[in-house]
Amino acid sequence: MSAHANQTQSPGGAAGPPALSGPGGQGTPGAAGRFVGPKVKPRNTYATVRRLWSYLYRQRAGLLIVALLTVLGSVIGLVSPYLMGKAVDDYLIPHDYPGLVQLCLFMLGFYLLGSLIAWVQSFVMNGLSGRTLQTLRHDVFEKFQQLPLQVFDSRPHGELMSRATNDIENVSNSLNQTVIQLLTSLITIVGSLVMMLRLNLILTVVSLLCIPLMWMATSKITSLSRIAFKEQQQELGALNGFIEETVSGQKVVKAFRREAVTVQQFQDINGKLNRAGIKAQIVSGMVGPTMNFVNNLSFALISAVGGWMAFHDWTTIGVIVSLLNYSRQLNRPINELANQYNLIQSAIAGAERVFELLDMDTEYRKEQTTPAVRSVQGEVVFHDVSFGYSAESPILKQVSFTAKPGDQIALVGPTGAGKTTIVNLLTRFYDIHAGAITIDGVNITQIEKNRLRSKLGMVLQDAYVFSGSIRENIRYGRLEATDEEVEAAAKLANADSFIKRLPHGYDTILTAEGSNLSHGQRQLLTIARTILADPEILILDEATSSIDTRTEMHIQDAMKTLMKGRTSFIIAHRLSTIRDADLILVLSGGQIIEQGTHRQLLAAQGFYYNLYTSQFQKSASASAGETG
Ligand SMILES: Nc1ncnc2c1ncn2[C@@H]1O[C@H](COP(=O)(O)OP(=O)(O)OP(=O)(O)O)[C@@H](O)[C@H]1O
Repeated sequence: MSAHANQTQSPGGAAGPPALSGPGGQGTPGAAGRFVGPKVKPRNTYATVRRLWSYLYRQRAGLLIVALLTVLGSVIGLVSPYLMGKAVDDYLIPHDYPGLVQLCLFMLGFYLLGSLIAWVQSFVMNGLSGRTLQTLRHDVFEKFQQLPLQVFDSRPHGELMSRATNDIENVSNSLNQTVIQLLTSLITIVGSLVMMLRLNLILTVVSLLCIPLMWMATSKITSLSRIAFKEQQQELGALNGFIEETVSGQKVVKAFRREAVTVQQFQDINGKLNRAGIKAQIVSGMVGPTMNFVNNLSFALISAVGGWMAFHDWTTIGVIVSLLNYSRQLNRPINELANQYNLIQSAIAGAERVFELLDMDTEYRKEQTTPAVRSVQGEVVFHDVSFGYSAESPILKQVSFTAKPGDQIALVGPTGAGKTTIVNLLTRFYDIHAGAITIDGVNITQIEKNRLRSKLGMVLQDAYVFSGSIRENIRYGRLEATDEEVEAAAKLANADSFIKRLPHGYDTILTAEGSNLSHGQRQLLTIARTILADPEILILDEATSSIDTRTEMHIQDAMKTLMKGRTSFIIAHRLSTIRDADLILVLSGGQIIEQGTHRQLLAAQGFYYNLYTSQFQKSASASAGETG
C-alpha cells in the first residue's frame, strides 16, 4: 500500500524519486490490440530540461523581463565592490569626508535600487512559474482522464497521484529559485572575473586558488547529503504510507483492537524518520561552515598577498578591498550552485516522472473516427472472446453468447469466475485479445469509446458518489437534465423518499466517500443516476446487493420498467433476483459452462441447479429460523 508513498518527496529532498518499477512498470510486451504498458524511456536530462523549457517559453514576455532585471541586478552587484575600493582610495585615505559621504549616499541608492529590482524580479518570476505549473498540472490531470484503466490497475494510485502533486511541487520549488539563480550566477562569475582581472592579475590568481578546494569539498558533501536525503525520503514515504493505511483502515484497526500496536509500529517508523532526518541535516549542515572556511582562507590569502603588495606599492588598499569583495562574490555563486544542485536534481527527476506520465498512450489514441452509430437496437454478441488482464494469465476463454435486443441477460457463477470482466470488455474498459464483440453487428472496436459508453449505462458494485449535492450526483448521469427530471429519476429508483427525509433534501452535500449515506442509499443514488442517463444498454453489477429485501422489490419493479426495451446485463449473486431473465449465463473459471432460462437450467440439474437449490435452502432455513 505504501509503495506509492515511497515516492514522496521531502521539500528538501535531494535525490529524485526512485525509478518507477513494479508490476506493469515496464509494460507488457503485447501483441496487436493488447495493452502495452507505459513506455519507460531512458533517462535523458537534456531532453527533460528542454521540454520543461518549452513550458516556460510560453511565458516568454515574462521571461524576458526577468532576464533583463537579472542582468541589471547583477550589474549593480558587480559595480558595488568597485565603488567600495574607490571609497577607500579616493576619499578615505585622502581624508575627503564630504566626498566619502556623497559616495556612500550614492551607494545606498544603488543598493536600494538593487533590492527593488530583486523584488520585482521575484514577483514576475513567481507569476511566471505559477502559470507554467498551472499548465503542467492541467496537462497531467487531463491525461489522467484519458489513461486506460490498465495504468490505474498496474500501479498504486498514490504513485500516480504523487506525480501530479509531489513531482510538480519539486519542479515548482526549483523553477522559482534556479532560473534566476543560474542566470545571476553566470553573470556574477564572468563579471567578477573580468573586474578582478582589470584590477589586479596576481591577486585574481591568488583568489582563484581556493576554488578547486571549494568545488571538491562541495561535491563531496553534496553527494553525501544526497544519500542522506534519499534515506530520509524513503522513511518519510514509509511513514506516509503507514498513516494512509491506518486512516483508511481505521474501522479494522478498531474492530481488532490494534490501536496500541499500531501506535507502537508508528513510533518505530517515526523514530527511523527522525534519525534519518537528523543525519540528513547534519550532513547538509556541513556545507555552510565548510564554505565559510574556504571563503575565509581565500580572504586570508588575498589579504596577506595584497598587504605585502601594497607594502611594496604594487597595489592600493582600495584594490584589495574591491578584490576581497569580488572574491566573495565569485565564491558565492559557486557555493549556491552546489546548494542548488540537489534542488535541480530533484526537479529534473520530478519533471521526468511528470513527462513520462504525459507520454503514456491514452485510451483514445488509436481510435478510428467512425461515423456516428445509429440508434442502438441492442443486440450484443460475444464471438469466442478470450481475454486476460495480463498476457500471462488468461481469464476469459472463448466466451460466446448472443443477447437479443431488449433481452435481460444474467451473469452468475462463483466469485472470480469472470462476470465483471465480461461487462468490462463490453464497455471497452479493456480490449479483448481474441474473438469479437458486436453491437447490432458492428464490432465495438469500430465504435468510438465515448460514443459506445454513451449507449451503455452502468450501476456498479462500488456505489461511488462524488463530493457535491445529491442533485449534482444524480445529474452526473446527464448534465443538462432539469431538476424535475432529476427528481423523477430518483423517484423511479426509489431514492426520492429517503432524500426528502434528509434535512436539506436534494441539496444535501455528500462527502467523496459518501459517508453521510448508507451503502444502500448510495446505491439507490447511482441507480437514479443511470436512470437519468437513459442508456440503451444497461449493466447492473450486483446493483441490489446492499439493499434490504423490501427496497429490493421496489428497485426490481423500477428496474423492470427501466429494462423494458433495453438489453440488460445483470450480475447477481442472489439468484432469486434473476429468475425472470431471458438468458442466464453460468460462468466458471472464465468459461460459460451452462446457459439458458431459469427453468431450463433447473431442469438440466447441473451447476446452476445446485447453486440455486443451495441458496434456496439457505434462505428457507434462515426464514424458518426467524419465524421459529
Ligand atoms: N483489474 C484487474 N487486473 C487483474 N486481474 C483482475 C482484474 N479484475 C479482475 N481480475 C481477475 O480476473 C478474475 C475474474 O474477475 P471478475 O471480477 O471478472 O470476477 P467476478 O466473477 O465478477 O467475481 P465477483 O463475483 O467476486 O465480483 C479474477 O481472478 C480476478 O482476480
